[in-house]
This record gives sequence, structure tokens and C-alpha cells, in this order.
Amino acid sequence: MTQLHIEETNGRHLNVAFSPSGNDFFDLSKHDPETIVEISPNGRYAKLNTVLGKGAYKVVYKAIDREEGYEVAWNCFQTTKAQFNALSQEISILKEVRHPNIIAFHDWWYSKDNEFIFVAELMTSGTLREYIRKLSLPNMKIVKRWSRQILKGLKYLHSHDPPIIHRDIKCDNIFINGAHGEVKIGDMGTAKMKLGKKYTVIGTPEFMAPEMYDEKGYSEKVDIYAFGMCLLEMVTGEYPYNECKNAAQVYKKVIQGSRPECLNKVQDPEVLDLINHCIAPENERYTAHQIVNHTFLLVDPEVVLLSMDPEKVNLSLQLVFKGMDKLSVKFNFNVVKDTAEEVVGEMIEEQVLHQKYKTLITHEINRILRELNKIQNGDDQNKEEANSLWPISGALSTVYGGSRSNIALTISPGSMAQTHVERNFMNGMISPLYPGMEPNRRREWLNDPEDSVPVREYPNDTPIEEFVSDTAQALHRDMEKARQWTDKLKKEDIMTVGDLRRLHDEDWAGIKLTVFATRALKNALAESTRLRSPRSTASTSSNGHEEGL
Ligand SMILES: Nc1ncnc2c1ncn2[C@@H]1O[C@H](COP(=O)(O)OP(=O)(O)OP(=O)(O)O)[C@@H](O)[C@H]1O
Repeated sequence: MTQLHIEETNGRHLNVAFSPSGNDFFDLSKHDPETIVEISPNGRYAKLNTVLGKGAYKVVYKAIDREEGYEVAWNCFQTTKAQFNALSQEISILKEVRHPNIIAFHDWWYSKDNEFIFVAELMTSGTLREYIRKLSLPNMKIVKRWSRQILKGLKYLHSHDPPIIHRDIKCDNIFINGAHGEVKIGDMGTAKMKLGKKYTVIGTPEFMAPEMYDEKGYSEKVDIYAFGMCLLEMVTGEYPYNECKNAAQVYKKVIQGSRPECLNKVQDPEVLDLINHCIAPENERYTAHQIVNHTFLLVDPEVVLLSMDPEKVNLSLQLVFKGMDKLSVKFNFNVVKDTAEEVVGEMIEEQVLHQKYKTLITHEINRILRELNKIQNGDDQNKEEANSLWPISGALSTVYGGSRSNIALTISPGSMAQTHVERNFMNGMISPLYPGMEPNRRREWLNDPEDSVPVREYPNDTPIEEFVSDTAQALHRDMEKARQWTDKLKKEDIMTVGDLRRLHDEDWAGIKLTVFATRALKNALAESTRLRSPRSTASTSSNGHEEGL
């Protein structure tokens, strides 16, 4: 049988096969999904015979970008020339949009068959909605990962100048590349630049914020409302307002402020809180930026090994909160004297770590200890495995040597300051001289106003509660923590800053403050003393108790 590839005058491509007699031929294009059936006017894109999907308005085919060799999505949308012309402003928006979490829009034209055709990035694994059904119910880790990506896309659109409102965010319009777990917002056909408020009622009723129906206009916050409904669908597997029989019923519920029934099925309090903030009335509703920082979406922290001594006894570890401007804590760990449980317990007590991470971080520290044990006893394969413990070695190899449980040696109160500033508690004083730290980090520390222990001078007769509460506050500890520290000091008859200054090192040990609290108070005391007049500093130093702080 002879096969021929034919290009018709209307641009359609056919693959045909002739019978041996040459009298009959078969259109193979109808069967072969990889057959080219059409070429774009500029010759760059070749539409294949594979339908990727059909929606209410468009049919989407697989195509090839012949210049780059990529597979792309060829979208056909029946419309009149006049409507196509009216769309031109929106189309130009799409051309400007470039973000890893938004489906890229490559090219478009109006075809001879009265179709608006546009070529977009191809997504391999269908829509989020289909994927949710496939997984039956995605676990929270997946939901968080998806949500973060959707929000990054929304944050990008909303921070465009002027903001771009998608207006039809729903799980059917969010697409997945399953191999990499990539999630992208698609179907930008309804997107609109926000030049002032928008009034057109458009979207999918279950995902439409109530203000879309009134005449006062709406803002980009409608996308946040819709995201809240997507999150609800992700965690319950149910379409919001499934209990309604038609769009009119949904509309009625939405404008009355009745929440979808499946909201009652949400068990996790953090997810529930986030959904409620998304579907709240417009003026109370979170922005995309606020949601990204919601506790539900924070990445679980991990522990990395920064360095260790040759005997592998004193380790320098760091608690890293990836992807968030959150507390990052370096601490020493003595493998002979410390246990992961003890150290984590102290982090929780000192509010360096949230209670919910107790098991995770204990497990992480023990994992490192086990791996190290393997290095000490181990063979080459174990050594290789152990190398994986050094994700940032070299970049941050500062060792603050020292004694037992030097926890919270350096703290980055980034959650408050939004920058990664560091403070050295190791020697009991704040020092801008961090051996091994890059100069710009040092500058950040020096410049940051939030990075403060109380820097005023405290006369000896200052009541101890005043000094302790200032110190706790400067370290973002709550007043309950300050009260606990004060109680412990008062139990030892330390009533004033002067009493504190008179303590010897062994006295400090007897107070039973945690290592963190001891170092914090010593720090503040040293700083206050430094600010005192030379005469008073000299007199305090003369008793020898300031040294080594
Ligand atoms: N970029 C893409 N990559 C892969 N498949 C796609 C892509 N865009 C759309 N599809 C497929 O085509 C189907 C129809 O697309 P879409 O839902 O965007 O059409 P629509 O007519 O705008 O839909 P709706 O009914 O939601 O208004 C999708 O369900 C999906 O399976």
C-alpha cells in the first residue's frame, strides 16, 4: 500500500493510503493521532490529530512547535470576526503574562473557519479537578504544594500594573504536569485588566464571589474567593454547593451568605481558617500575599548539619524553615551529652519552634545522628549517604564552638523583620563579627531595627521585671515567657538589674533558666553595660562578673 502526505489548499494536512490497484484510498489522518492536520499561518505550529479535551466553548488539540520542537496546545474557539476584534485587548494581556504558574500563551490568529485559534503551553496531566478525582482525596502535603503554586500565579496577576483579574478560577481551569507536580493557572480567556472596578458578571456560579453579582463592582479579590472554593474542593473532593440543583439556587445561597455544605466536612482547623479568610466579605478577605504567609501553607522545617568537630561530638545544626521568612535557628549539639528530645523540648519551651513540629524535628535530629553513626562505623556506601547530610556545607560553615546545649546560638527573627538577620548568643554578647559570615549578612544584621535586645542602659536599681520584659519583648517572646523568667530570678532573690550584675557564672547555672533565656539575659546585660559611662563600666568590670558575658 502506498502512503502519501497531502496538503490541501485550505491548509489541511492529510495522510492517505492507496490500495495496490490505486483505485481506492483511505484517509489515515482520521486514525493516526500523530498526523499533522493543519499548520499555523506563520508555519511555526502544526496541529496534530489528537484532541486533548473539549470544553463548553473550545476544542483543544495537541500540536507541535516546529521551531522549538515542543508539544503545545492548539485551542479552537468558534467566534465571529467582530468578537475576535473585541477580544484583542484581552489577548494582548495574555501576551504580557509570563509566570511559571500560569500557562504561557504563545500565538493566536483568526482562521478561515471563523475560529479564534490560540496556541498555549501544553499541560500533560489534565485539570486539577480530574486529578483530585484520580487521587480520590489528595493528602495535605499535595494540597499545600498545589495551593502555593496557584497563589504564586495569582499573586503575580494581582501585582501586575494594572492588576489582572482572572475571573474564572476553578479546579477545571487549573492544569497539572503530573511528572513534576507543576500546577498552572489556565483558561485566561476571561482575564481582564483592572482599570477601576469591574462590573461584568462572568464566571462559574459556585466560584463567584457575592460582590460579582451586585452593581458596585468588584476587584481582584474575586479570584481569592474562587481560590477558597478550589481549596475546599481539594480537601473535600466535593464541588462546592453540590447540594444545589441549579445555578439559580447557588446564586441565592451566595448572595444570602450561606456557605457550601461541604465546608462542614473540613476537619483541619488551619485549612478551615484559610478557606474562611478567602470566602469572607470582600473588605475582610485576604490578599494573595497574605494567604501565601498563612500558617497552613508554610513549609515544614528541616534540620541541616552545618559543621562538626573532627571527633564528631560537637555538631553545629540549623533549623531551616524553607520558603518562609520565618525563624531560622542555629544550635550546637553535643552527641554525648544532648538528646534530640531535650533540645527540641527547649526550642518549644522558648518558642523558637512550634509544638506541632516536635515529632518532625526530633526525628530529623535523630536521623542526622544515625547517619553520623554510620559514617563513624561505616563503609563507603554509608559515607556516600552521609554526604547527603551536607546540603549547605561551605556556604554556612561557621562553627560557634562551646559547651553543652548551646541552643539558639544564632537566631534570625525573620518572621518579624522579614529579613534574615542573625544574632550570636554564643558568647553571651551580641557581636557583629561573625567568623565566616558573608559581609552582606553582617550588614543586614547591623541595619535591622527589629534585631534588637534592649539597647538602653539599665541602672542597677532597675526592677528585674522591667529588664526581663524588655528583653523578652525584643526577642519576640510573649509576656507569659517574661513572667516565667522573672519568677525564676525572683526565687533566687534577684530583684534588680544590679542583683543580676553581681551574679557569678555558677550562680547563673543555679537559676535553672533555659540556656536560651540565660544567654538572652546575659546578652542584654552586656549590651546595657557597654552603653554605660566609662566610669560605671569600669567599676562593674572591676568585680569581674561582666567578663566573658
Ligand atoms: N493547555 C492545555 N494543555 C492540555 N490540555 C488542555 C489545555 N487546555 C485545555 N486542555 C484540555 O481541554 C479541555 C477543555 O479546555 P477548557 O476547559 O479550557 O475549555 P473551555 O471551553 O474554556 O472550558 P469551560 O467549559 O471550563 O469553559 C480541558 O478540560 C483539558 O482537558
